[in-house]
Amino acid sequence: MSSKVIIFDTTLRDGEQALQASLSVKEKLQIALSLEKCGIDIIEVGFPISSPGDFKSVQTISKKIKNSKICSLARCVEKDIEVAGDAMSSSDFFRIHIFLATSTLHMESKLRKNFNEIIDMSVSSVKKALRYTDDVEFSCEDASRTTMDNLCRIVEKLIKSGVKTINIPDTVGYAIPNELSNIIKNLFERVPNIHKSIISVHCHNDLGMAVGNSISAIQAGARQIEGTINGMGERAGNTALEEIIMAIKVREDILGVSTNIVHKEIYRTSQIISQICNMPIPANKAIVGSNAFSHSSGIHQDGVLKNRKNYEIMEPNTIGVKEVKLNLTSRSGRAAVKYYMDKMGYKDHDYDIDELYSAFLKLADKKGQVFDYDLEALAFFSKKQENAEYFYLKFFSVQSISNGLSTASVKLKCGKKVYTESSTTSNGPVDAIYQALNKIINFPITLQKFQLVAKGKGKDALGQVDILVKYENRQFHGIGLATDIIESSAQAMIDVLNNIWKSQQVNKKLKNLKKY
Ligand SMILES: CC(=O)SCCNC(=O)CCNC(=O)[C@H](O)C(C)(C)COP(=O)(O)OP(=O)(O)OC[C@H]1O[C@@H](n2cnc3c(N)ncnc32)[C@H](O)[C@@H]1OP(=O)(O)O
Ligand SMILES: CC(C)C(=O)C(=O)O
Repeated sequence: MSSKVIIFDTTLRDGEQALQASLSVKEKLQIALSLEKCGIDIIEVGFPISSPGDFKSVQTISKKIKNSKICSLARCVEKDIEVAGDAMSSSDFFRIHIFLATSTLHMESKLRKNFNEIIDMSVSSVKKALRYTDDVEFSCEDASRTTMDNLCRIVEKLIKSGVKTINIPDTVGYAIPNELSNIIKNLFERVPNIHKSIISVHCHNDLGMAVGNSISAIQAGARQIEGTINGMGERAGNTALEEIIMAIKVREDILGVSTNIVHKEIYRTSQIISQICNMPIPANKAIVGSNAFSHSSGIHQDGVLKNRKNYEIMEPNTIGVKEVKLNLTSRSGRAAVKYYMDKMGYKDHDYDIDELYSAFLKLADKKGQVFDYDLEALAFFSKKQENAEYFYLKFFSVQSISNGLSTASVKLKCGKKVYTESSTTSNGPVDAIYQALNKIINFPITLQKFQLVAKGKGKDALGQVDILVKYENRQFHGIGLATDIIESSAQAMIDVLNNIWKSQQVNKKLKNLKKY
């Protein structure tokens, strides 16, 4: 049996089924290109019979993707198969994926057919699909609720009729790991021609077991795993491919298999898909969540700083994440505080760690998350200086007009002086206000993240803007909260500017002190 597991991505088909609005051709192509770059073996790009738009996107993607195999879904309906074959005809090698339910429940109450009719429909559909390609996959929909006798019978017939990949879907996420691996083992034991095809699984996450079930299927002999990036998909979603791929890599000792994936592309691909599909990734999501490689508690942070392996089972840069984050909260210890002070270039004799730590704890209890520049302010400013804000937005006005141009005017208090500036841009009102502010301050900053969330519901909701800005190789955060989202955006930038300013004052102060 091969030690390679084929990774079959259905983000553009099963994943897209779960979106509130379907994706455009351009968006689908962008996703397909990033999946190809990530080394996905087979990309299921759509269900072309479902709409002219889906047909067009399958057609467009088929022309562009060269290094992954393209696949499209079809029911056991002649027109579906014909349209799938036509949509992919410009691709050099493609797969048609046919499905039909085999469980008694689906046969009787959905398809209204008996099992013999299901076999006949399946076999004749495979023959039709083979006119377009020699690569036909067949899914026995709801396989995990199908009787073992029926499953073995239909699988044998399908392989005999030329199906290269037999997919065993846990369509409603009902199976538990041992059960699914027994189904696969039974197929290997009872279907005489089973070795002529690849066994695949396609698991849903209704009971949160999609990844566990897929892994148990690999252990029983499955060599194709179907899923989606970030686990998108019908209801609770599909098997999250990034989790399967990393489980295969990290636990190669037990699983003894590998994939063709370019691991360094995983994080980027996940981000692109999350953004295009407007499906935010939960912070604690395995592999790609923003907390997946961050450590928050003092004992873990101390352990990681001594040896990363103490609390990390994989290196973040394996999936393309650049940095491990140590969150500074009131659960952090001295080791993390010292780590950030070292990182900013301060020596142990520059500050008193016990004094700084106790000030840090008070701030962390008040503020929640503390950043490196907060530590600087705590270590080197007096209480009065620490709380003083240098920049203050006295006034702003923004005008956006239908030709796409936005103009912003600001009045900014900088220390004791007040300056006025304005700016016009086609990038929207927030950019206009940021440009006007920076005309006054002239800091070489780059906006790295802009996030707007509604706090509360309805018309009384406040808009909270969180931004992350790069300034001279350091990152500065800013938060703004107001009912007017333009004002909260401006306040977030003022917060950043004050944080940068404080950091500059610390540096000046240190330079001026004789002992330095
Ligand atoms: C488990 C899965 O994820 S399967 C994929 C699910 N994805 C989708 O359904 C998204 C795309 N679907 C669509 O665009 C539409 O449902 C279409 C174009 C496929 C069909 O639209 P309609 O012809 O209007 O049928 P509708 O969706 O109402 O009902 C589905 C029909 O397909 C039949 N059907 C379901 N599965 C199959 C199958 N594998 N083979 C043959 N017929 C099937 C159903 O029995 C039903 O037939 P009926 O109307 O004679 O009872
Ligand atoms: C078409 C099949 C593979 C499917 O999506 C399912 O059973 O969930």
